[in-house]
Amino acid sequence: MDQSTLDQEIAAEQRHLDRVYARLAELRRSAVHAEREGYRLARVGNFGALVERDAMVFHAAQRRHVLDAEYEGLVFGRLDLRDGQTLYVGRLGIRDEDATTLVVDWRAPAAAAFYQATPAEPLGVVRRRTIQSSGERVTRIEDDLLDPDAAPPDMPVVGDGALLATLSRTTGRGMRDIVATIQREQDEAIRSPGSGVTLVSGGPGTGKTAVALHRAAYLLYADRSRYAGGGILVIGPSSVFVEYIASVLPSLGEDTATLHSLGSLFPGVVATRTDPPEVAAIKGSLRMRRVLERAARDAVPDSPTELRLLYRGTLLRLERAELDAIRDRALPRGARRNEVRRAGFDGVLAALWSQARRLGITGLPEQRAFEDELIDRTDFRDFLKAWWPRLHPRHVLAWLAEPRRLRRYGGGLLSGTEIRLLGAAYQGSASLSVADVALLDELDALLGKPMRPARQKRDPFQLAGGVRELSTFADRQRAARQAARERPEDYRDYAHLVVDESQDVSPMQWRMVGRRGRLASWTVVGDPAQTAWTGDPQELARARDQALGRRRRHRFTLTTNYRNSAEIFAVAAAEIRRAYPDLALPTAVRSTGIDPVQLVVPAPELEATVVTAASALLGEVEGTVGVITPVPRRDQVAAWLGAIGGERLQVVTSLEAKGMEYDGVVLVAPGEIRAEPGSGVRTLYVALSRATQRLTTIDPTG
Ligand SMILES: Nc1ncnc2c1ncn2[C@@H]1O[C@H](COP(=O)(O)OP(=O)(O)OP(=O)(O)O)[C@@H](O)[C@H]1O
Repeated sequence: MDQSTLDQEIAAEQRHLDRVYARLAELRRSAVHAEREGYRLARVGNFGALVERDAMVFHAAQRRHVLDAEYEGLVFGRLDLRDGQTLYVGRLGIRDEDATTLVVDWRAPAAAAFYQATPAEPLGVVRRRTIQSSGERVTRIEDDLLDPDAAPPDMPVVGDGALLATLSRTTGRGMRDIVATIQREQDEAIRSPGSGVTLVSGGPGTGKTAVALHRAAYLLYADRSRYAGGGILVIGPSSVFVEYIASVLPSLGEDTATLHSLGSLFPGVVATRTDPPEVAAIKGSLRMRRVLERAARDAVPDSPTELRLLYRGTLLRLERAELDAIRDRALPRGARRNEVRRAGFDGVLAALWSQARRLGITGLPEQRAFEDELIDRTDFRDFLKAWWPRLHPRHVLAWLAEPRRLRRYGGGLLSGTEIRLLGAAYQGSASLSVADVALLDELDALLGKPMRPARQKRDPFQLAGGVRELSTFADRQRAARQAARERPEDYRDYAHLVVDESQDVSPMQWRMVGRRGRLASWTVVGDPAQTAWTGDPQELARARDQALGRRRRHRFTLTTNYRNSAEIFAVAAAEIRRAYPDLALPTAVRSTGIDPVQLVVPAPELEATVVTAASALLGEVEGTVGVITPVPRRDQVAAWLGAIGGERLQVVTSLEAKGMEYDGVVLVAPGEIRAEPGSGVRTLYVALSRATQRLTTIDPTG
């Protein structure tokens, strides 16, 4: 194609973009006006006006936020259809004043063909055009001619494919924006039905995380009231998500999607420390459920072992065995300790009453008065509080650090070695690990909530004077919004759960996640070949099935690796193939002609070689460099590198590298990662598949 045709084509797209941005500015002005108008209404002061104001200001502000957030790259696609129509696809749907569609939202059914049409199945699309822009200026266009027979003879076709052009660009700290280049197999998973369970599997770099997040955005678009009202919980490596959402999917705002890592699902706790795989396997095993059940029924450390009470000159006594029997009676199997405290207290009072009667205390009042008298006494109340305190899951988990208790709880469930390993893990560190968070959640379910005086529930639809009214759209929106804002910290009734890196969710973690998705539909994405789980794989499958329940499953497999150059993925593939010769692997689509560098150096030269390699990569790639190390080496390697590279360089362990992506990677001591018991090869496969452009591996010898 000659330059003048290209210029003409770009100029034509520019005219459309000008129209779109002019309309956007108008919409923004009217949103700002509506917001102001809303505040003016507030001054009228009556209740109806306030409700109206609230709804108006909220909508206008939300609209303005969306318009601002989606400004960059607003229009990214154009379809020329067989019937002569032209359709523009973008981040938002925009209509002109006369209701002509200027842009179709990428999530709308009409936009599906943009992602799904292929030359074999053009779906009515003659030419698909990807438009790149910077601010309001068109910078580049790329075409795919999908149905040459239907194309008018003068239809220009520009460029050689948008996908490869996008993939060759360097990455910043966040993930790449894929909305303009979502591929057909990805789009099918994104638009899978909202109900049931959508399972997406695929090897490294196939876009699983990108698909999971775009699916959340799609569901919100498809049925906003259902998903925004109930909320979407997204679980995965949180740092990746936060950066991704900030830069790529701003429409997944705070009110609609809640982001958590497995270490932050329990209220008030944010754990980031990972246990060694052999400890994580014990903490993640379903056998821990029984271990914790025993702990949750056990006596509190240092609690009184007997009760002595002087009552009208007579000593009343309850011995340890008697107190234990009262606790056992008040706490039948399945009862929650914090919720049946009252029954325990009643048991103590009843035992004291029958003792007082047996002893024939003179002047003994009626049973009720006797009990009231005791309850009024501070020493008696102090005893009850110490004997059966309200327990927080953290208290009970800490008991596992006591060797004698742990042996008692774990006896017959865990092996001697496992008890020693677990004990050492709890004695060795006071901070909670990621795996501990699921144990806290289990304990929370076992202990129950402390009884509190019943409080009246707030009804979001209750208007002034107790009238239950739900009439206007504004009311409904207001109620849903309020419900979202008022979601308690341990909210569990999500409408949808998205689980990324699901291969690393342990059985105990599936129980924790499942508690939050009882009413939900699910999207679960993962790659079994990347799992760090070294425990029983069948137990893992069982726990997952239990969490997902009997809902219908929709399965999708992604087959193209968009991250790694073909040369880099060849090294990763060879590694995993040694352990799993029959594994289906994705195809890497992009070749750079640059092979990874694989160095073997004498141990004393490791430091200098790592520093040199990292500095070299910083010069060779524009974006980020990740230095990936075996877990025990991280701090040492970080010290070697000091401030080299600043923000552009990150030192992470092989476990922390999950889900991450860098332009260049220096992998330190891959042999040590491979040798880790249980999951070594799989962890190494993860580490080898993080780089987009350059990979240097450095193995020390001796
Ligand atoms: N259709 C696409 N167009 C452009 N880039 C894409 C596309 N799909 C995925 N990518 C890019 O490929 C990279 C890998 O995507 P992502 O991290 O979602 O893969 P993943 O399957 O979750 O990988 P892993 O299992 O290795 O963590 C990202 O940079 C992503 O932006």
